[in-house]
This record gives sequence, C-alpha cells and structure tokens, in this order.
Amino acid sequence: MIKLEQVSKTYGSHTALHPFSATIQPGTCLALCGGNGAGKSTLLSILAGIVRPDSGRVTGVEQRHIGYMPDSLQIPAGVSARRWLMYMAQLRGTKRNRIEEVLDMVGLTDAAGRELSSYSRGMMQRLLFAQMILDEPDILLMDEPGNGLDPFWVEEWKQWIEAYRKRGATIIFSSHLLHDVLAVSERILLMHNGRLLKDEPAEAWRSDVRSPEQRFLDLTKSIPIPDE
Ligand SMILES: Nc1ncnc2c1ncn2[C@@H]1O[C@H](COP(=O)(O)OP(=O)(O)OP(=O)(O)O)[C@@H](O)[C@H]1O
Repeated sequence: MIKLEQVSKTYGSHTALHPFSATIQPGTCLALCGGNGAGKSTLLSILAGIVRPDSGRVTGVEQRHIGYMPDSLQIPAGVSARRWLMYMAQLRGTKRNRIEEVLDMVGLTDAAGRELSSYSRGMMQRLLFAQMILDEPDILLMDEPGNGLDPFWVEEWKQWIEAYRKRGATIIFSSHLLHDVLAVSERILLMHNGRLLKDEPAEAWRSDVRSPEQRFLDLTKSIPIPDE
C-alpha cells in the first residue's frame, strides 16, 4: 500500500503541493487529473523519489520496484534509442535481450538506430514507456503518457496498461486526456492549485450525464486561486 501523509512541496515562494494525503491500494489504476500547474508532476516526482518533499512522509514505495516515465527527457546529442536503453539497462543490471523486447513492444525496432534528436514527440513517449518497463516494475508512475501519441498508439498504450493491471501492478498516471483516463482508471484524484479537490471512483465520472470535460470545468471553475 502506498501512503502519502501530509506531503508538501514549495518552490521559492510558490507552493506546488499543499499538505497532501492519500492511500493507494496495491493493484489500483489511479489517474491524477487537474489543470496546468495543479501539482500532478510534482506529486509523481515525489512518489518516484526524484523530488524530496518539504514535509510529510511517503511509504510503500521504498522497497518496491518502481518504473517512472517523466513527461520529457534531456538526452545527450548523438544518442540513439537502442544506445540509450543500453545505458539504462547497464545501470540497472537488466538483461540485454530485454532491450529488443521493449523496442519491439513500442514499435521502435526499425527506428532504434536513429538519433533521438530526430524522434517525434510520440516516438519519444514510446521510448520513455519502453525505458520505464525495462525491469518489469510493480509500480508504474507516468507523467502525461498519452501526450503526442496518435490514436493507434493510444489504443496500444491502453492495452499495455490493461496487461500490467492484470499482473497486479499499481499504476499512477497524470493526464489531461479525460476519455483515456476514464477508459483505463478505476480511481481519479482531481487536483487544483496544489490541493486535492476530489478523490472519486472513475465510475462517478463515467456515470455522470455530463461529458468528462464539462464535469472537470464544473468542479474546478468555482474554486478561487488562493493568495500565497
Ligand atoms: N522545478 C520547479 N521550480 C519552480 N516551480 C516549479 C517547479 N516545478 C513545478 N513548479 C511549479 O509548481 C506548480 C505545479 O507544477 P506541476 O508541474 O507539478 O503541475 P502539473 O499539474 O503537472 O501541471 P501541467 O498539467 O501543466 O503539467 C506550478 O505552478 C509550477 O510552475
């Protein structure tokens, strides 16, 4: 079980995350939704252990096997996808044949020798997914994984998520693509200005007569931006 207890993060004078608490049962597929700057990436990077919270405690992620997919990646010039995954595999002690497996899964085998600087946004997203699953993680943390994916790869992504769910992985991802969120998640945390606004089963969104976009707007529009 992953537990966030009163976790907060401030950058300079701006509070990205106000004291935030949530409990996530193993095997859950949970989506983080919210407008730009709501604190979703901050929360994911705290869960991934990349950003240290100013206060509070995160438990349930220390010993577990975590895969993290950031929303972007700075890669040194001249590096190909295959070379990049080889570095990653070396760092983690992953077997080399796994690299070809994940490249095939994300449809990048033919483009694996190309420099990553020539990759489109969607290709880069697929590479980031491949990097995340190199070691078959139990906890998948994804920051806007659907960004830049064309409809074919969005459908593939949903199937990958379904496969990891069946294996019992815990999946936490942020997304603005509400229809995709409703298709795969069972719980939705709606964030707003660094705070948790709603924590609901995805079913509450699916069964609403309003479109998910309208529901999102209705829930977030009446909340004033607090002074800091
Ligand atoms: N490294 C940083 N330095 C300064 N401010 C930051 C940093 N990272 C995030 N912030 C600020 O913290 C707030 C929350 O940002 P965060 O990236 O977590 O939001 P988000 O919900 O992921 O937004 P988006 O949907 O736009 O990606 C924003 O106001 C952002 O400007």
